[in-house]
Amino acid sequence: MLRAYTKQLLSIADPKPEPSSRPEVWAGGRQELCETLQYFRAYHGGGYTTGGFARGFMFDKSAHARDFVDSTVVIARAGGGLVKDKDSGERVVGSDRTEDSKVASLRNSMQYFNPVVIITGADNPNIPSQPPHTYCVLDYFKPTHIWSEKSKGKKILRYRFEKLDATKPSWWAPNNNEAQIEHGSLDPPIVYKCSKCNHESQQIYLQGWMCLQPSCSMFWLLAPTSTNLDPHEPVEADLEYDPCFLKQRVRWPNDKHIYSLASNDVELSGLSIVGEDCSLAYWQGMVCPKCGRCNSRLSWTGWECGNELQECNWKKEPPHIFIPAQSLRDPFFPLTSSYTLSRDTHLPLVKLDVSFKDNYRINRYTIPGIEGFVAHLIANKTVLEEEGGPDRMFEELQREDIGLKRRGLGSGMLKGESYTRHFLVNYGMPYKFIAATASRSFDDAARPINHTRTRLNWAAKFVLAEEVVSEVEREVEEGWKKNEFNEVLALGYFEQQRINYHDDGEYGLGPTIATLSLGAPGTMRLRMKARHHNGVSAAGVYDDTPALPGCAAYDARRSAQSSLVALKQSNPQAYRARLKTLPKELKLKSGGTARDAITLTLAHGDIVIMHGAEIQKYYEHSVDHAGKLRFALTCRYIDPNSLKEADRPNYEVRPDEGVYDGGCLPAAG
Ligand SMILES: O=C(O)CCC(=O)C(=O)O
Repeated sequence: MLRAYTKQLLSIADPKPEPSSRPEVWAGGRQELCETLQYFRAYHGGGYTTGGFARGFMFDKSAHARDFVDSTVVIARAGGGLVKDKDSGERVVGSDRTEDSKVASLRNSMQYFNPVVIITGADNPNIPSQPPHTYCVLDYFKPTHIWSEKSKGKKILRYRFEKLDATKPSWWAPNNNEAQIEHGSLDPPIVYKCSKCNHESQQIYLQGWMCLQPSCSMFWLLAPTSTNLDPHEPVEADLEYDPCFLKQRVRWPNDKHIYSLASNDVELSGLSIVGEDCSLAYWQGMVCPKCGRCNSRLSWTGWECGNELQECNWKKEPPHIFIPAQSLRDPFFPLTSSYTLSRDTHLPLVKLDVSFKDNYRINRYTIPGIEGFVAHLIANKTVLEEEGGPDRMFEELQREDIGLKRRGLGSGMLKGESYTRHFLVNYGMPYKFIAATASRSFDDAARPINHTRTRLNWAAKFVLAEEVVSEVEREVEEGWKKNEFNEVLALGYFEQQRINYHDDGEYGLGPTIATLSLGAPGTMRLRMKARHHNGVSAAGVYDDTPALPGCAAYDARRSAQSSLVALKQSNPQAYRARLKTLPKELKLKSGGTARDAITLTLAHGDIVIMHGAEIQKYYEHSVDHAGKLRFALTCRYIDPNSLKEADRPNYEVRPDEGVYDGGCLPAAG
């Protein structure tokens, strides 16, 4: 009878039946899941541990043949260690699995009676009903057993989990559920002590008891039988769980305690704590109280349920606690009307020129081998406090909704939609991935947007003219008019939001890009792109662009360059073959990244100007910040002729009519 029962449990109907009810919490994609649930923040892999404790497990497509799920018990193989089998292409266990920190974390959770949450993916072959969403949360489970076994000759680790409150109905039980053996109703499992190693363990399979100590000589061996007179390994395909092992009840003191599955229900303290609503917890996702969907915070103004099927119309918009510009002042870096001290650093290879003009300290960096420059204009107190200037702009941006949203990146490596980490909105000429329909006209933009454009047009001319002698300053002025900034991309960052390394070198962009920083100080890092630094692409092909000072194997790559150029002309086929052999010859490694060449501290009111296409081609930059709220307003010139018809805006992008002259402020000193 028991044998028939385990057979029934292990045979999963195809197609699977409907579940008996709906999951309390679910997600349509991995990012939304991980941003919302504190107990599962692993973007890759199936286990989430933090602080030495296992918190959550996700079981999806890749399952072991003996994995098992019913309404109260889950048995799974410990993750990791899989490799692609050369013949079958299947993912198989590569080498013996031993206990590691992840297993130790699960042992900790067992010892401290910390339940873990189990989540199923829609493709989990063992779940007995068809999950209705990409990811569905099962419930809190007690990890009860950790043991070793063998699978196709390799040692693996396996876990048994039991539902914390087995009396609560399980939504994933199939709606056609036949009578099940009640949890905890069978005899206790059989326990034996190994005659070799003295370790006691339960019998897991009906085929017989086996020692499960991987170091014991009797490990994974069945006792002799009348047909097989020696201890012998079981036939894996025949193994069936012993229901007394499966359906046993392991008691915990907190068995019936209620832990919430819908985490992160943040509420403001009501104490007007500056920055509270911009803190990390406030841009994590939220579970819709109506349908259980995990929703990332996609809008600057708050959360909204994205469940289109159910039209929940659920929204939560916390009030913003205003951050006065005065609170941005750093008492350890006092600002005055004198020129501000610098906190930038750079590698010795980079050339620095410092000048002081119109209340700005100007740190201008040039990189050998790269045409162009990066200029950091560091503002003083006079600039920050000027009428309508950075202080006022920062405050206005908090009072007006300028339409900041996190942008969808399409599905890449992760299941479901992925989103930028920061909020953004585009004004003027549509930029890059921002569709014309999502871009906004300058005509009805908030004052800080139009003022940024005017201010940065002034700053760019000011810095470009600084390079040339005064007679030709007028030429800069006239030349600039033709290609003045026609776009403002506003980025908004809450606590711990950032923009990763990227370049701004898309087709159709002018060579000058300027950014005004407002709010918490940011850190901008510039480094050579890995491909140019390493001299080899991730796929192992030689990078045939000229080697730049500071790159790996600079001299060797320079020597190789002239013969490579000649070969490209004379024999393109041999040239392509050479691109594959050169990396090995020059001992180039494709892994690793270049060191940051320039690191800028972008304080409130500072401006960065990057000039020259080569900076974008060979270098990349990232920006993060350590505060609660920061804005970056970046201006570019986008050639309207570079846009496809469908990408052109349905409004006119008028010339910048603003007048701003930073030279009119009282002189520094
Ligand atoms: O946050 C910043 O200061 C930089 C923004 C940036 O890199 C960009 O808009 O491309």
